[in-house]
Amino acid sequence: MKASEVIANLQRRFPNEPEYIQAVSQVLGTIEEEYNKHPEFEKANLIERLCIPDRIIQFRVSWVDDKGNVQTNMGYRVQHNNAIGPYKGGLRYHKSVNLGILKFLAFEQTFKNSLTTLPMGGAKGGSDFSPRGKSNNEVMRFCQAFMTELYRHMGPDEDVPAGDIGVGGREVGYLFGMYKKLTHQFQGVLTGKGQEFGGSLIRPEATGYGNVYFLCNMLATKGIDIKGKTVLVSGSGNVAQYTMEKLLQLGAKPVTCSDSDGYIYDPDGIDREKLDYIMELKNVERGRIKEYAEKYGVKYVAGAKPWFEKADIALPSATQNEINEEAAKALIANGVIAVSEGANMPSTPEAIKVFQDAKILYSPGKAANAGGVAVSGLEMSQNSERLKWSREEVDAKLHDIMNDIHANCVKYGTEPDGYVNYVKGANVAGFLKVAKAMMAQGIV
Ligand SMILES: NC(=O)C1=CN([C@@H]2O[C@H](COP(=O)(O)OP(=O)(O)OC[C@H]3O[C@@H](n4cnc5c(N)ncnc54)[C@H](O)[C@@H]3O)[C@@H](O)[C@H]2O)C=CC1
Ligand SMILES: O=C(O)CCC(=O)C(=O)O
Repeated sequence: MKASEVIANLQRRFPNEPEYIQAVSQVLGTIEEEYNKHPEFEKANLIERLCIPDRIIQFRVSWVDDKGNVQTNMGYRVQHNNAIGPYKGGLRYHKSVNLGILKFLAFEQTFKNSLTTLPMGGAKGGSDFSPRGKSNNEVMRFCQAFMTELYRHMGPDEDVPAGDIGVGGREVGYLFGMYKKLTHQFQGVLTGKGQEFGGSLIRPEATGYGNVYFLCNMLATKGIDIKGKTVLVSGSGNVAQYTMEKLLQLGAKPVTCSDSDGYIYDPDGIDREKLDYIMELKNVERGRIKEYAEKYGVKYVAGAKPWFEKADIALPSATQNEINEEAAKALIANGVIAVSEGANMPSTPEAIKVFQDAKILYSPGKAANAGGVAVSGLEMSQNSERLKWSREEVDAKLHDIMNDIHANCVKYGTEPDGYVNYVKGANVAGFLKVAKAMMAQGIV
């Protein structure tokens, strides 16, 4: 396999999907050497079968807003690969959603899920519907309309969606209710469910907690303690909130968070009380982060990202391509020692090069944020067993899984000079498991 030729070919076939091409390029560039050690892979054209999704479901969603107007949105599910388990991955509701973005996310999810050590294939879906500014009833009607199409393609052994940007506990509840109504089945068919109807303890916390556990593992390779470190966090949604919670528990100091309008910088640190305020603001009142700055009298920067502030660590937890080359250079110039990705693909290829050239600790989302889907996998196990595990049990399993992912990254990513290339480590480890499963299952 020649990575550049495969990428050029995909670019020709899918010219309007830059994020998908970006994600594929990142992976192919780092697995090429390993892949070429296995001539049987090439003979089976494994690479094209791994890059192109198994199936894409695309549909119109019609719903009625509070004023009685009929609205339409696009709905999608990209079932990327089910070689190691049922399709699994979140749903994103955001106005920017298009097929190329969901294809990148489903591709990444396949490698991420492989890294978790659990039996889950990769998928992603969603809609260009934005819950922002919508009433609860509008969100419910949209979720119900979305499910009237998607339910045919789901099942506990077929495809198990969950949340992502714009899809949290509220949306998962509405989606689950409609699935149940349509199928007459109470099944573990979505994860991130409410605690009262099959949700796993720690699932809401898992992505943020897992990222901080992974970060601690990276810091430990250098003998550094997280305690007392200042941290730049972006986003203020599910991942950012529980990232900040775990940072506080471990004695670190988050000083920023953001939303799509801008960021706040609180040099005294976002403490427990302030974090509770953010949770209420974002999860209940559905307000803007600017209101934090007004309440606590701190700096708010509209239309900007927090990467130019001084800190020790950066944990991007909002969205893709939120750290570009210029921001990466600023982080390095300001002395950042570690960047660990809570979001999916938040760093551009140029930014990643800056981090790796500077030899700082840098981990890609598919490794660092895998804790979320890992606990989704544990939710599936609990649903199958019809049991509920304790908080401590799930957290301990999450911890073990993040340790395993870190160990695999070190195993496959350590370079001759001792620097751990976590991108290569995650890609090679994730790839090998899926590749072996695909080889064993023939050309399908
Ligand atoms: N929820 C989960 O379990 C997992 C989420 N992720 C990734 O983490 C990231 C955040 O997801 P969640 O916290 O679940 O979503 P969320 O909807 O709870 O929060 C998203 C946050 O990002 C901000 N944001 C969204 N688009 C933005 C943009 N274009 N520019 C600046 N800020 C923007 C929003 O204002 C919000 O604060 C996403 O990249 C997602 O794919 C990754 C693994 C699991
Ligand atoms: O929990 C899940 O199934 C999916 C989480 C997710 O969307 C992700 O890992 O990016």
